[in-house]
Amino acid sequence: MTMEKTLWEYIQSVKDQSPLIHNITNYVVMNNTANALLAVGASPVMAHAKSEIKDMASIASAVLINIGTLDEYWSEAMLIAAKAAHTLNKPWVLDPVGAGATPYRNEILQKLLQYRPTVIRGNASEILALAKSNSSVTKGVDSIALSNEAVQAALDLVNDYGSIVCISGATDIILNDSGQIYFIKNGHPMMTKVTGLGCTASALTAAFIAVTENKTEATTAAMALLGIAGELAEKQSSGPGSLQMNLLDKLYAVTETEFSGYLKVAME
Ligand SMILES: Nc1ncnc2c1ncn2[C@@H]1O[C@H](COP(=O)(O)OP(=O)(O)O)[C@@H](O)[C@H]1O
Ligand SMILES: Cc1ncsc1CCOP(=O)(O)O
Ligand SMILES: [Mg+2]
Repeated sequence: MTMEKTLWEYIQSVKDQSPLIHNITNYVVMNNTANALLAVGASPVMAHAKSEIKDMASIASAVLINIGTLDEYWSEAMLIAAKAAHTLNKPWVLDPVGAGATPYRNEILQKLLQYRPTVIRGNASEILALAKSNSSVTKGVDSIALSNEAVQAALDLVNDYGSIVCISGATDIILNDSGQIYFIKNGHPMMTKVTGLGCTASALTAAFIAVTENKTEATTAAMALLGIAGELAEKQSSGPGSLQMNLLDKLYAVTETEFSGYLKVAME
């Protein structure tokens, strides 16, 4: 089967199976994230009360942990969720938002990594900071590095935690412990002017790894879908506000012809 066909089948699998995705994510993006998951056919639930975390994780098909607006209570909830996912052998995604910005973020991230995320998805600055655990290469939540500059850091994370690592940016780079590397050149620069599209990428990744055995291809499908939807949406948009709205519509309605025609993926 061609790569286009394989990735398109994953998109159909999410629609067919509508996996329940348990999100512990940040205040900024909760609404966008839930809407994006619904648009691709998944079923989102946002829950962070410590008393229900284990139960929610156990009924979900995948868990997303995004540290964007973490605090003392939420970080405990995240650690419970990561431990539950790890123990239950549930696929889970870590979005290390703002890694490297503060020592507190680094400390919580190092604890979360012990539960070996199935996928780590961050921008280049975040991946660099996560691997080095220092604060020299980041500016809040936005990247100041290119994704190819974080490849060695991503490989270190792959080796240390057995995770698949996705470095997002103008080129998304996905690496795994079999030595495979995927490069996706979809997306549009205007996407950096809408908050939470990296968070959306991570949530979609959780939905895709929930329904497939091949988690690397699933991550590639999720990232390609977001990039292509962004590219198509931008054509109809006059700025970030309409892009945000049109992107949701494209996530919902992208056709196989559009997907195959726009897909720019290469493998090493
Ligand atoms: N310069 C760019 N050109 C094209 N697409 C981009 C660019 N930057 C980001 N994107 C798109 O936005 C998605 C989110 O990535 P990114 O902005 O790196 O995440 P974050 O919001 O976490 O920093 C990428 O997967 C890609 O599709
Ligand atoms: C602005 C901001 N501040 C804390 S979380 C957050 C959202 C970050 O979203 P993304 O990483 O997808 O750009
Ligand atoms: Mg981000």
